[in-house]
Amino acid sequence: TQSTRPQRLLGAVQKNATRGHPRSVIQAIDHFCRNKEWAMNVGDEKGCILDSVVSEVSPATVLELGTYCGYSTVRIASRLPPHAKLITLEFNPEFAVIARQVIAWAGVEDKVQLVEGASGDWIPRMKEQFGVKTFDLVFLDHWKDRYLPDTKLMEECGLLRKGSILLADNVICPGTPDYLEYVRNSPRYESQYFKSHLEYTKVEDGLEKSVFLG
Ligand SMILES: O=C(NCCCCCn1ccnc1)c1cc(-c2ccc(F)cc2)cc(O)c1O
Ligand SMILES: [Mg+2]
Repeated sequence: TQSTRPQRLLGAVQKNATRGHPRSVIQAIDHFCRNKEWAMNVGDEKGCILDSVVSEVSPATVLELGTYCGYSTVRIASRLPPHAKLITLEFNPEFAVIARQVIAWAGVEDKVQLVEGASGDWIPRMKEQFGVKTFDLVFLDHWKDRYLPDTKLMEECGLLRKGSILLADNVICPGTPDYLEYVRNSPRYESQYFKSHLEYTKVEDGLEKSVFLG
C-alpha cells in the first residue's frame, strides 16, 4: 500500500538524523522538503524567526496549535529553558502518529505534551486538564480560519496574561485576513509583521508577532 508524505518524511528523519539531536532532525526534514517533497513545516527561513522569538521570550509554558509532523514542535522544544512545557494540539490522528515519532527521535518528548483533537474543544479545558494558568507563548499554525476564533477563545478562557506572545504562521500564504485585521487593530494587542517566504519557496509569507496587553 502507498505510504503517505508524513510517513516518508519520518523515514527521512530515521535514515538521516541522529537520535537525540534535534538540530539533525530539523536539517533532515528541511533537506527532504527542499530536495524530495514539499511539506507544510514552518521551514528553515521562518524557523529562524521562530527560534529568535522563543529565545527572546524564554517561555515556561507554550501552546502550539497545529503539530503536523512535529518540525516546529522540535524547534521550539529544543530551545526551551529547563522544566518548561510545550503543549501541542493536532486534529489529524495520522499527523499525530508521525509527530510523536519525530519528537521522540529528537529526544524532546519530556518537554512536549501532544494532544489529539480540536482546538475549540481543548482550549477551554487547558486549565483543568493540564494545570495550565496562562501561556507565555502561543504558536498558531493550524487551520487558518481557526486563528481568530481560537484567539478570542483563549482570551475568554483567561489563558493569556499581560505580555503573552502570539506568533502566527502563514499570515500571507495561505493567509489569515480576519486574524491579522483583529490583532493589528485591537487596542489589546501590539503587533509586528516579520516578512519572510512560504517554506521552501520564493513565495511571500510571514509571521505576525502579537503581544497581548491585558
Ligand atoms: O494548512 C496549513 N496548516 C494547517 C494544517 C492542518 C491543521 C489541522 N489542525 C491541527 C490542529 N487543529 C487543526 C498550512 C498550509 C500551507 C500551504 C501553503 C501553500 C499551499 F499551496 C498549500 C499549503 C502552509 C503552511 O505553513 C500551513 O501551516
Ligand atoms: Mg504553517
